[in-house]
Amino acid sequence: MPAGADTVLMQEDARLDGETLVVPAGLKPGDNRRRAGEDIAVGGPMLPAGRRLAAADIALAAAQGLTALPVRRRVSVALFSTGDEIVEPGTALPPSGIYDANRYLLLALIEALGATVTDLGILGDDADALGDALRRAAAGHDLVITSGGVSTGEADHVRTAVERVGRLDFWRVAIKPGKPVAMGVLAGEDDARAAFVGLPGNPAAAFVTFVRVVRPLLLRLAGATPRQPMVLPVRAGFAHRKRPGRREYLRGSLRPGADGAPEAVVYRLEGAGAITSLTETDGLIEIGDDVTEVKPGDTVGFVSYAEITG
Ligand SMILES: Nc1nc2c(c(=O)[nH]1)N[C@H]1C(S)=C(S)[C@@H](COP(=O)(O)OP(=O)(O)OC[C@H]3O[C@@H](n4cnc5c(N)ncnc54)[C@H](O)[C@@H]3O)O[C@H]1N2
Ligand code: MOO
Repeated sequence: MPAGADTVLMQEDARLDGETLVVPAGLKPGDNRRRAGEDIAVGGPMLPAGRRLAAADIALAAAQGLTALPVRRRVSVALFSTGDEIVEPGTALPPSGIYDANRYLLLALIEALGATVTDLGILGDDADALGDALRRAAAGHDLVITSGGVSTGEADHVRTAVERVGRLDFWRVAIKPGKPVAMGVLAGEDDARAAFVGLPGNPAAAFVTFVRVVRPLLLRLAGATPRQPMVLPVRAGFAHRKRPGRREYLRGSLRPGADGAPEAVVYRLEGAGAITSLTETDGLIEIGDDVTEVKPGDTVGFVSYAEITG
């Protein structure tokens, strides 16, 4: 800007009356001016440590002429499914078999967080085999994730295996679905240590516990500072009863209500085994720990999947 000038008049708004420039009414001192350094001041902070780099962050760095930024290495995750009944998709399904959905759900969720995944396939319901596999996986990975076999059934050996190989820090959280989630630390070969999370087998329970337990852990391991997901207060367009003392995550969507304001609707199937409860909805409807009944018109929390995946 030429010395002495502090305001810009847009060319198309300017009119010449002979030799005189006519400035239209309404132009204020400082209009159409961008001060040097208003976006980022020299020496000022640009991107805080612990930030997950988004597209605009990279643009901001490039705009300063930078060609590199200091980043943390990717977190390495080992992933298993467990269960004698679990069968690899693409192979024949025996009469009592069920195709492995969780490993593919979790592979995609983990990769969306920027971690690398070692897909270690399916393990049977055998405490010795599980223990060996967990010990091997702990060496060379930051985090080991399993799904299935963490509940109280006779064939649920994951917790036993974890206790043999390392320690179980907690089991069971007051949420539904996902109550049987387990967390611990595994001691691998060569004294290597890895964090462990055992997710419940029901796919919607595996999803909910992934986003509520694994996601913040994985981001912390990656050096990021996770922020609490934004839970939007919205009007319930449904009725629901629940037990007090645990938080519930229903799968649902937002629709315009009769007055046009957004209203949460729940999916037709509430069971944690229904994978369409995830594909046919837009987010989780959070019902508070001590709530026992939701009536249409009550306020519930809504967290969109976009907020908690990736
Ligand atoms: N007596 C009790 N029984 C159960 C309880 C309880 O507290 N007491 N909790 C229930 C809850 S809540 C859940 S969730 C399940 C989870 O238990 P597990 O983690 O041991 O899961 P599984 O029994 O192995 O599997 C449950 C269900 O999910 C299917 N499954 C397992 N893995 C996969 C996979 N990779 N892909 C697709 N589907 C999978 C499995 O076949 C079962 O149908 O325990 C309740 N029981
Ligand atoms: O976690 Mo379970 O039923 O709550 O699916």
